[in-house]
Amino acid sequence: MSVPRLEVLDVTVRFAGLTALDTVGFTVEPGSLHAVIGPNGAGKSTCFNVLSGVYRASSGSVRFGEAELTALAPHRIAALGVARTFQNIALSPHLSVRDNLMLGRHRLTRAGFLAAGLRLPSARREAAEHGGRVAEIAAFVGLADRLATPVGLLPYGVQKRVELARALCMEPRLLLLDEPVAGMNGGERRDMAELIVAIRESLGISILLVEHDMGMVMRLADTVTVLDFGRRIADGPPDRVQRDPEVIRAYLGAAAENTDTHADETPGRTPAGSPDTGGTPGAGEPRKDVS
Ligand SMILES: Nc1ncnc2c1ncn2[C@@H]1O[C@H](COP(=O)(O)OP(=O)(O)OP(=O)(O)O)[C@@H](O)[C@H]1O
Repeated sequence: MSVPRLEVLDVTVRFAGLTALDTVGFTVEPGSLHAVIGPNGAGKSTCFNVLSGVYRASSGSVRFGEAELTALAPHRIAALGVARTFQNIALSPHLSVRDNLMLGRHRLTRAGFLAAGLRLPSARREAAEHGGRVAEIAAFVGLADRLATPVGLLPYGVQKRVELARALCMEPRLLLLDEPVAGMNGGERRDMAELIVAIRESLGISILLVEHDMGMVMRLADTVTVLDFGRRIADGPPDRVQRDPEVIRAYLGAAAENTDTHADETPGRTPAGSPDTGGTPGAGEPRKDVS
C-alpha cells in the first residue's frame, strides 16, 4: 500500500466573523506520526473537519498525493484512504463489535444491495472475506474476545478501541485520531498509546493526532504542529517545539486566562496542559473530556 504525503497549504476557515484557521500549513510525511496541538479553541477540530471534508475551507489547499481534498465530500475523502475517529464515540451501541466493524468495511464492499439481499454466492464470499479481515483487525487491537458483545455494554476505554478498529477496517492510508485518550484513566491511556505505536509500526500508515495529553504527544509524535487562535505558531520535532518561547507563551497565556475566568466564574479558553508537563495532569489540564 503506498502512503502519500498530506500537504496542508495556507488553509483558512472563517465562520461568520471568526477566523478559526488562518493560512495554516503543515506536511504529514508518509508513515509518520504527526500531532496537532494547541489550547482550547485553537482550531484543531476545525482542521480535522477540513481534512475529512466536514467543513469546506474558505481558501487554501489540502493535497493527499495527487488528490485535492478541499473540494471533495467526506465519502470521497474516505474512499482515498483517509479514516477518522471522533472526540465523542460515534458507534452504534446496540450493535455488536463485529457489526460495528463490518460497517467500517462498507466502502470496500463491491457487492450491490440486490446481490447482498439475495445472498448470491459472490456476495456471501465477499461477506466472508470481510468477516475474516474484521476478525484479524479485532485481534490486532485486542478485541478478539469481544466480537459478539454489543458495544454499549463495553467499558469506555474499550469502546474507544472499537472506534479505532472501525477506522482501521477502512484500510486507511492516513488515520486521523481526534483525542483518542480523552476521558481515559492512566492504564487505558497507556494501552491506547501502545496501540497507536503498534499501528504505525505494523501498518506503516500516516497518523495525524489531535490530543490534549502532552506527555503522550511528546513521547509519540515525530512532528508537532502548534496552533493558537487559528494560527500556526510552531512546527517541528517535539523537543524543539516544547522549548519554543511562543508555544510556552501560548500555553501560559491560556492558563492565566483560565485563572482569570475562574475568578469571575465565566467559562473561557483553557490550556491543554503545559507543553512540558510530561503528561502529568495539573491545574491546567483539559476539561473537554468526553462525558
Ligand atoms: N461550526 C462552527 N461555527 C462557528 N464557529 C465555530 C464552528 N466550529 C468551530 N468554531 C469556532 O472556531 C474556533 C476553533 O474551534 P475548534 O473547535 O476548531 O478548536 P479546537 O482547537 O479543536 O478546540 P478544543 O481543544 O476545545 O476542541 C473556536 O473559536 C470555535 O468556537
